[in-house]
Amino acid sequence: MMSETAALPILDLSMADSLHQKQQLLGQLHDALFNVGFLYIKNHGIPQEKIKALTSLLPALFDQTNEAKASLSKMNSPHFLGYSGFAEEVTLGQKDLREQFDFATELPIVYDPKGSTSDTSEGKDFSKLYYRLRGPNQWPYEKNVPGFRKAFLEYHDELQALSYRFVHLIEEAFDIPVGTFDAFFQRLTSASNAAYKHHVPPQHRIKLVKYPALPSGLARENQGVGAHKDSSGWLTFLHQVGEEEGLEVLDASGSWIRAPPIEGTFVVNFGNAFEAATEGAVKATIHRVITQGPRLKPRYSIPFFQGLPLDLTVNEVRQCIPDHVRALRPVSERPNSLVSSFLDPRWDSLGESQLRKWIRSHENIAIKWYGNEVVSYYLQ
Ligand SMILES: O=C(O)CCC(=O)C(=O)O
Ligand SMILES: [Fe+2]
Repeated sequence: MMSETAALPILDLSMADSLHQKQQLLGQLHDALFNVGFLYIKNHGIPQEKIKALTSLLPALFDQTNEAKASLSKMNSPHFLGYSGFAEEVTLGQKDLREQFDFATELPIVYDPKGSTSDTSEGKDFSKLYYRLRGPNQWPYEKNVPGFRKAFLEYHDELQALSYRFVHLIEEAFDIPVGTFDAFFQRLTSASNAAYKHHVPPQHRIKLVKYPALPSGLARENQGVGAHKDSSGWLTFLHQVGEEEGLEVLDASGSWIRAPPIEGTFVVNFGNAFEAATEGAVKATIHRVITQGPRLKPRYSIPFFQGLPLDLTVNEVRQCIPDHVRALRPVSERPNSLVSSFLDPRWDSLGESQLRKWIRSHENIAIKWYGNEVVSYYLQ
């Protein structure tokens, strides 16, 4: 059932600049965190030119020849970075009618596929399998999509900064010291906890997604991406490019609410790890994309998944979240509705739950890079 009346909150981040308005903003954020789990932000401070510089290249990125796109296939990447063709991915047993490029914070290779570890510069033991998830992007040839790499890197840096700023507002809305979570992101400020210094820095992931135009004859609803919770990070910042609709959010009463593109905004939602850390007080809200014809133009979107260190454990995260935050979980909440792979005692760290997720969604790539034994272990 579709609810037409419910609207998602739109928070004006410029209110953070005025002492008086900031309290109001934090009140709205508190409500959005604990009662809605999905929101828009506006006046976020990212220059429109920086956003446009990337979005204007999306048609050229996807219009590369099939051969050029295939040469960037995710199959080449133990980090599951690269291109997935139309309807190659499956959610809820059904094909997602979209194609996408997965990019991430650009990193050097931190492991040697032959088994030994190639980079211990961060003083870490990279023998843990999940460190193989970290690694470099597959960039299109500059001549195919001129300016792409620069535009992407600038967009990445802007989104990273926004995401860190937003986490500070969440800390204020939680009434915990600003900077409490900084150490997760290797931002060691005075308020952050030195005990977390040993973590490797996170790698944020950014997907560039295209849902195709649908010919006018095809008016029935199709699955752009099936109903899911985000599992790749702490927070998600989604840019819906253009005016094409499709995103829907499941509200507490079980109705799907439309989340149309709103000029100048990002949609913000919370990942599984955030839900697990707060023991369900803040929900990783379920959402999907319906791709409904007739639609003359394709729909593009760019989700930014704020990464966390792969060696972070759920217990370490929980220690940063005070009881008064967890206590805001609705009393009616059934305990088994909180099960997430990050809470499963078999997977001690975020890296393991991430590896499991990638193996389950891309079995063929996983077999190539991790082997049958590892794949069978994580599929059980
Ligand atoms: O395309 C969208 O608007 C949302 C995509 C999404 O939810 C995802 O990729 O996790
Ligand atoms: Fe999502």
